[in-house]
Amino acid sequence: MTIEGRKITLHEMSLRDGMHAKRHQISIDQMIAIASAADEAGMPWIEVTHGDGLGGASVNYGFAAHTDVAYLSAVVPKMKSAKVSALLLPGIGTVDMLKEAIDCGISGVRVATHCTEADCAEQHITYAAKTGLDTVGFLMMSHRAGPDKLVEQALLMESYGANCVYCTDSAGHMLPDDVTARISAIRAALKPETELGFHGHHNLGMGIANSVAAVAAGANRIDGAIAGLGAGAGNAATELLVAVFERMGAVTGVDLFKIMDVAEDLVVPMMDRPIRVDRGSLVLGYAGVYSSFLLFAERAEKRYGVPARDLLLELGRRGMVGGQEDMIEDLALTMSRAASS
Ligand SMILES: C[C@H](O)CC(=O)C(=O)O
Ligand SMILES: [Mn+2]
Repeated sequence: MTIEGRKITLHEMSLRDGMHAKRHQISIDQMIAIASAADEAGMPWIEVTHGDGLGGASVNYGFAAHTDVAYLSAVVPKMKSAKVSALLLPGIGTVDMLKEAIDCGISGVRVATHCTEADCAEQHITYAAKTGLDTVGFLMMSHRAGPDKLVEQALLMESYGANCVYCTDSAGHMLPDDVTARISAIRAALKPETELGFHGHHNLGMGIANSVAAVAAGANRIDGAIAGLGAGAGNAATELLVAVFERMGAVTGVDLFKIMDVAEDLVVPMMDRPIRVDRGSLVLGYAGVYSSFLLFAERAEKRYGVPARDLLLELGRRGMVGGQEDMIEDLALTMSRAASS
């Protein structure tokens, strides 16, 4: 596999996907410090929002320490060259919230839907593309759709105006061959000028290998999180991506030593727990469960005495998708009643 000479655009996730791992409690000062250090290291894109995107702060997903507008308006003016994006899940975030984020100075939006529901994104993608934002369609839980279905959904997003489409391994369930099959099929179907991205989670320890497979199959945008700070076992660690891509002769433009210092000096010290493949996050990857369900399942275990592993396995069996967080508590109640009857 050769990716020598390829130009890769990295997108930093610790201040958005990392919000899940921090229960959305990252402070404004931490946001500014990490974003500024990543900017200084040459990171081209940084995402800043509630873990579930604009408007995510709610009973269902958890309230954040600050509003999306407060985070964005604090971070964007501090950036020297990095561009800031917001995540938006139609149904959680609205076009009005996107307008507010545009007023805060975002340069891009990533409109995320379940991998078979791209049609829910039409209004948001069309609006974003018209305003001139970098507009990305983000197909979550992509392991749940085969290459043909994903191609169909990616083409829909492209037809609405997305200039880039992502294959998103939300559950960290994919193996490199799964990534290769999906990315190469989408690459062959999209217009040559439409960019293609991959967002990996490390639940099966495949975050870096999958990102490399994605580039080899035709992706040019790759998500990473500094020190892996993201949901579940975290995202592919940005500093590892930078080192591995550099070793393979691909170009990210990010300074390896600077970004590894950000990981060690700023991000690791603010972790609530080590971001690693532990029993819970391994089950996410194994069973193909949405990574941000981990903390919900652990809380339900404490409250109802049903092991998080059993809950996650059952959530996988039932094919639960993002947005069904409230069903985790419901399931725990059902399972604890069944166990005591
Ligand atoms: C809302 C999710 O956290 C988006 C994401 O990062 C994923 O699906 O993975
Ligand atoms: Mn993610």
